[in-house]
Amino acid sequence: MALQGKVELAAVTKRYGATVAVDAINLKIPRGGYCCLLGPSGCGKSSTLRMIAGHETISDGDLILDGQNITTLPPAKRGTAMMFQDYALFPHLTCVDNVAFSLRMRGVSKAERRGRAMEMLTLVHMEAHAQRMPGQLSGGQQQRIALARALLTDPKVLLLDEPLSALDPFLRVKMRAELRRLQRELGITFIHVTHSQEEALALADLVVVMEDGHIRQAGPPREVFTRPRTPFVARFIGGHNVLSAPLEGVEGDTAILTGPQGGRFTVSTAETSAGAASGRGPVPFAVRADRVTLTRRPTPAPTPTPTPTAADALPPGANHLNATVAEAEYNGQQVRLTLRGEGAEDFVVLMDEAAYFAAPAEAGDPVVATWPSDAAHLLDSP
Ligand SMILES: Nc1ncnc2c1ncn2[C@@H]1O[C@H](COP(=O)(O)OP(=O)(O)OP(=O)(O)O)[C@@H](O)[C@H]1O
Repeated sequence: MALQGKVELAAVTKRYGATVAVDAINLKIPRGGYCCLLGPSGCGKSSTLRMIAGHETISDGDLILDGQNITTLPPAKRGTAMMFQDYALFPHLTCVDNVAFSLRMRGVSKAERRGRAMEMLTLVHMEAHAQRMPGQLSGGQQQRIALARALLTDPKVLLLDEPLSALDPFLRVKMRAELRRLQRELGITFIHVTHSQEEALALADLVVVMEDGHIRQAGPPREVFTRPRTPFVARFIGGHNVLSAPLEGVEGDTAILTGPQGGRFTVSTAETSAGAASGRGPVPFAVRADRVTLTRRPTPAPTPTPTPTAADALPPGANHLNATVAEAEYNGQQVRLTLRGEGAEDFVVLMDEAAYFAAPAEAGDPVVATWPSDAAHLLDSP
């Protein structure tokens, strides 16, 4: 099976009057890949998808599919197909007729239409429901019909706008696996818009994080998760705390920053961009929430005599933050603790649930958070 659907966006811009929704973005999506456009509401991901589909004109720039410039082609001539968020099925047509609809418009004979539509229904495991009306199907089943309908046109690229958002959480995870299976089986490119980082990490070969009409980072999911490049990406992709501190210098592949109360932070510079360690003023860095260890700090005695704290017992130069537990939230596999500390509001620590319950910390407890240098990396300034 030959892979199809190499998509290139060259300085693609979308303007709605004075609003720049997408600002000269460049992106290359490999053939037969699964790409997720990820970002908060209003960042321009749907506009990007609609421009690729041809449902929205491109204000500036070029769109290339498998070497052909398709910037001004009408949607049906592009080799793309779109599956809409609300599925947009015709309620008065049976499933098989819904799927076959586009062929009817093209004057294909009834027998051939039915044959092709049944093939597509089989692909999405819905052949047994061919004669039902959409109203007689569950949300997940309606989605499969919408998928079959989009795939019938034999696209090189399937575009999916928030395809899982209408489903309940259990079905969402199931359909997610189904989308991935279909994409692999068909060998075509899928471009999927989502605001869920979990969905993007689970599905994509290429995660594209957008903010304010710009692409902030594009890469394989593990790279984007373990090495977010900017404070925005680190916060949006999750699992990290973003701190900032003045840079004192770099020794080998470790940056040294000034911490609170005469302390220091040591931060790995491995795999970070050259620009990250060259900034003036406070330099942002990310700390992995699941690599932080907590130690209980004794409550200060009500006497003027300084009480030794757990921080005093730390090896010199160890990364640490004195803080107070604000919240502890149990989520099954882990406990998510939110700390308030000097220079770190809402510092999140993810603890394995067994480790947490071995010595549970509660709201109001004074703690010291520590982490190794390789659990932190420098970020580019926003
Ligand atoms: N038809 C339109 N006319 C004017 N402005 C628009 C139009 N469509 C989108 N916008 C604006 O363009 C920006 C990007 O919108 P877009 O729908 O692409 O974002 P999004 O990331 O898909 O958001 P969401 O997740 O909420 O769908 C927003 O500021 C939005 O208000």
